[in-house]
Amino acid sequence: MRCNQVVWQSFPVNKKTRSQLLGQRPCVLWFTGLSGSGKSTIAGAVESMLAERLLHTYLMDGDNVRHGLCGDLGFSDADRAENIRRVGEIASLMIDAGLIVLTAFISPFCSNRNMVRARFEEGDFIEIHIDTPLSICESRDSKGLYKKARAGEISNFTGIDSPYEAPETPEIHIQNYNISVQMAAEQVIDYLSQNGYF
Ligand SMILES: Nc1ncnc2c1ncn2[C@@H]1O[C@H](COP(=O)(O)OS(=O)(=O)O)[C@@H](OP(=O)(O)O)[C@H]1O
Ligand SMILES: Nc1ncnc2c1ncn2[C@@H]1O[C@H](COP(=O)(O)OP(=O)(O)O)[C@@H](O)[C@H]1O
Repeated sequence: MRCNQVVWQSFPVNKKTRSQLLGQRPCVLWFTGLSGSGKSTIAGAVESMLAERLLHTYLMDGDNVRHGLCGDLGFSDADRAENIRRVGEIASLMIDAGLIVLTAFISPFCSNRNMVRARFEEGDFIEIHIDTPLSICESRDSKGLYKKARAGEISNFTGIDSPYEAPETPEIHIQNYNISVQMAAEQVIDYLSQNGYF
């Protein structure tokens, strides 16, 4: 049951202090796209590039978070909404800690992503659409899940029998086919550099 008798506590050390100590501007890089679109691979490459610049980061990935924090959730629309809500809350805490947070979740519903966006200050939430045609994701099928979904062994699979709502105005739009992972990751670094994040 939700408790309403709770008052927000402020402390002398806050987001501004922590960011200054770390010498960086915190933000969340929210990667969204179909399974197999390249979210994890590109997020990992971006995190490496940020680490080379001595920036402090944390990468949260759907497959990993679903082993722990969200291990009780499946792939119904309601469970996906709860998954994204929890990840948004954790990302918000990490931003408060002064980190640059990278998240790699399908996050197929606009309403769920917009709810997370609304938790952040203007400019702190950067939506990155990894836009890869379903046919290419399916041909990659690195985990064999599309094959299982087509065979009816997995239900509610995004792009097959569960929807993916593409962002209309993401901050960054990456068409991740016929380009290298390095080129895709550089699009993110260029955006951050051109928009004064470092
Ligand atoms: N039914 C169904 N639909 C989509 N994906 C499935 C499903 N079942 C298992 N998987 C695996 O779970 C990964 C997606 O988890 P997410 O937490 O990112 O999904 S969501 O944001 O809550 O929609 C996804 O990882 P990625 O391929 O990295 O996207 C899959 O490996
Ligand atoms: N630009 C690219 N060119 C070629 N292969 C890619 C590219 N981006 C990702 N891949 C490959 O596609 C597969 C799926 O990528 P992954 O990052 O696991 O996707 P997601 O996290 O969206 O499910 C992996 O085998 C990865 O190496």
